[in-house]
Amino acid sequence: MASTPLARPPSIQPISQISPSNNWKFAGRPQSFPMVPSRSLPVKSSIQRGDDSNVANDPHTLPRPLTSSDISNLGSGSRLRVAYQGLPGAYSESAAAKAYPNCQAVPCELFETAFDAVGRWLVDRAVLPIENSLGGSIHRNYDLLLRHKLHIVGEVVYAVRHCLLVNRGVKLEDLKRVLSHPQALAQCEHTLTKLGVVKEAVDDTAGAAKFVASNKLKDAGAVASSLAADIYDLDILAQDIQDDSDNVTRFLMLAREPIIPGVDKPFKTSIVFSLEEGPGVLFKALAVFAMRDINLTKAIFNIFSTLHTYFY
Ligand SMILES: O=C(O)C(=O)C[C@]1(C(=O)O)C=C[C@@H](O)C=C1
Repeated sequence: MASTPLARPPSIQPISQISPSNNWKFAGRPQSFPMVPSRSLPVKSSIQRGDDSNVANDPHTLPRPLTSSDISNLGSGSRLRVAYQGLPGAYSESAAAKAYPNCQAVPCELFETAFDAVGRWLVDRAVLPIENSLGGSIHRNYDLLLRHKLHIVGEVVYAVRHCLLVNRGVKLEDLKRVLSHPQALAQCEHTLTKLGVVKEAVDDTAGAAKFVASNKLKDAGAVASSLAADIYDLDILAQDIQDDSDNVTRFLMLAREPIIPGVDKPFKTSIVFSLEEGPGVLFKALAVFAMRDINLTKAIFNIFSTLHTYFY
């Protein structure tokens, strides 16, 4: 499946972890601002526009009222900011572009940072991986869904086609190790085992490519996208090295506000609940859906002291 071309403004910096102090509550005038001596403050607030004496000297510098065309231009011109985990060239970036064509994709260091970035209004949406056809569920994101108050507003399935990237001149027989995201390494398990290389896990596939390139490694390669090869100026030694040609990752689209489902088309719903341990509790929970002819596409069970269950 071809990926949508990405619009990449050069100025976008990855969001690293958002510290608790970096919140958006304004707790008064920052001390670094020049303070106005109190005696120079006007007696009346200049916001009281009914009184001529309060109008600023130059009326042309006053803000002009918003017009309806300002608002319609805003709608078409402003780009949705979409957080993803990883560096430019990560599959998640391409998935964000597929989910929201023309969006401004914002790289985040961690999954958690992407959740936080939406929650704190730094971005509008997040697009995060939830499962892969070969590697299975991405449990960290299931946990984060429970901890954060974001809503699943859609999903996108992205065909992941891995390449083996190396610095110019490096050959297959030179490779001693291969770096990538653990999911990507798992998706290329057979190929990498056949090559007899050591597999090293890093935060994301594009990060692996960047590391190999910036350290000019001659004995190491990266499993990453062809887009990452372009961005970090690496050679593609092998293409489509995933163990299954139908390797797809499902990504969730997350937002602060839910989409209220209509009755015009089918909607997929996610439910998470926990059950007290006991004989037949899972059978009874599943019966609730079976009796109403509700189709379940996936169920995940975590059995700890209580039973934690995810359904789609
Ligand atoms: O490392 C990347 O490029 C990612 O986008 C992450 C990720 C994942 O977390 O599963 C996304 C898609 C692929 O399955 C491999 C890695």
